Amino acid sequence: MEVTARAPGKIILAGEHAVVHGCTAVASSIDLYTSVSLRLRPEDEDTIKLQLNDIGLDFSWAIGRIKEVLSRLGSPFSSTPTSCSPEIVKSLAALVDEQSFPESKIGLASGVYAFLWLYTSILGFKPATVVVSSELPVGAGLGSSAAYCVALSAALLALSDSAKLDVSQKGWFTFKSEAELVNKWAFEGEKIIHGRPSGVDNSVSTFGNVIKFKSGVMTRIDSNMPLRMLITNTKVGRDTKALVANVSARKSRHPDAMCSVLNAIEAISAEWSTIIQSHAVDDLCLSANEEKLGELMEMNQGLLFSIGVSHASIETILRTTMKYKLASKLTGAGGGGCVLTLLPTHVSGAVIDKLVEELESFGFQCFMAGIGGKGVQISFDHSS
Ligand SMILES: Nc1ncnc2c1ncn2[C@@H]1O[C@H](COP(=O)(O)OP(=O)(O)OP(=O)(O)O)[C@@H](O)[C@H]1O
Ligand SMILES: C[C@@](O)(CCO)CC(=O)[O-]
Ligand SMILES: [Mg+2]
Repeated sequence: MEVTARAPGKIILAGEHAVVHGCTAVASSIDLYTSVSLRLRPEDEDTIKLQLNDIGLDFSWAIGRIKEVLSRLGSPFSSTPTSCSPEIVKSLAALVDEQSFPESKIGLASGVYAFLWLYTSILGFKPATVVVSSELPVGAGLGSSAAYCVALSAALLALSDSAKLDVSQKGWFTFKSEAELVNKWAFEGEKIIHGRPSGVDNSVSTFGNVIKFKSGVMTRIDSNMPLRMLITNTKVGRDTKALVANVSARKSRHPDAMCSVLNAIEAISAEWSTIIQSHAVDDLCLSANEEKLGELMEMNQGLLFSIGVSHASIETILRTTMKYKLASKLTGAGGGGCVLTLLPTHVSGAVIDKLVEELESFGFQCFMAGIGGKGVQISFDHSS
């Protein structure tokens, strides 16, 4: 039996980082996906294989070896989402080290620990082959880690006894009551990769749409505005875990100043959510709303700069889009990664082409994505 799950990436429209500290973020799914195919193999085969196509790494663990390492710590197999303790992360790291993980890619290892934790917790020690491939840039602020954890949890749960799915269904379908379980397991995976995730990324990847997220609670937003965003990838690598930890450290050094900044971001997210839910009665009203969103993005970016998560490459994009009177902000954890530029309805294709050409002349990569589509979906392959 083979199943494929695909989970979308996301953009954060307002409130990244602040959401880790209990403030509101507004986020939307985008139509770029991470896919995970899972094929259970006959019981007489004794390995779990993982193929990570985007980063060009393959792993194969003897089940006996995984059992030997993990059973010393008690079986991880669990029907309810459980956190991976630091002690277990160490054991998982040993299993990954044995596969001679290349030093140059060591920053990617936590994704493999998350795989081992989710796999053994949800499916135990069944032999299988898992293949991961993504349309998202990995580690660039578009929620690649969450899409990876959501797609992985969905595929594993689809073939477990916890989710009672009708495997005869054809084509792509969305989870119903099981989506919450997928989301919770994905959050446990995100914790291994991120350290202290707010949960916004896995929630928007699981449920799709445009959402508001605060203190672990997600609210769907019915956006009544056509939102067009240019996404520019600086191609500067960064690590969400380190950026989130740096912001927390700055908060403990300057609690009062940081509290004021976070409150300002909270107000920006609240206004974002009100504006996109409002109905513009005519074109004049729509362009006034677009102008307000642009200003909110500029303010949000300024505040993100003040908490230390901008980057020279991001500032270059801001300067360039400003020449076209277009507002931009980083999205996701910052420090490099991707920048959003709001493209109001009056901006012509010719202007966008010129902007893209100028941005790409710096070596950046520009693209557009559909905003606010479906969350995670699965499909069973009946031929295998
Ligand atoms: N397709 C993939 N294949 C393998 N590992 C992946 C894949 N996508 C994500 N990962 C894991 O997620 C990590 C990147 O997560 P990180 O949170 O730093 O960036 P992001 O999720 O793209 O950005 P943000 O959290 O700001 O939205 C990688 O180091 C890797 O461990
Ligand atoms: C930086 C952050 O706010 C968003 C990353 O996409 C981290 C999080 O919310 O977990
Ligand atoms: Mg991430």
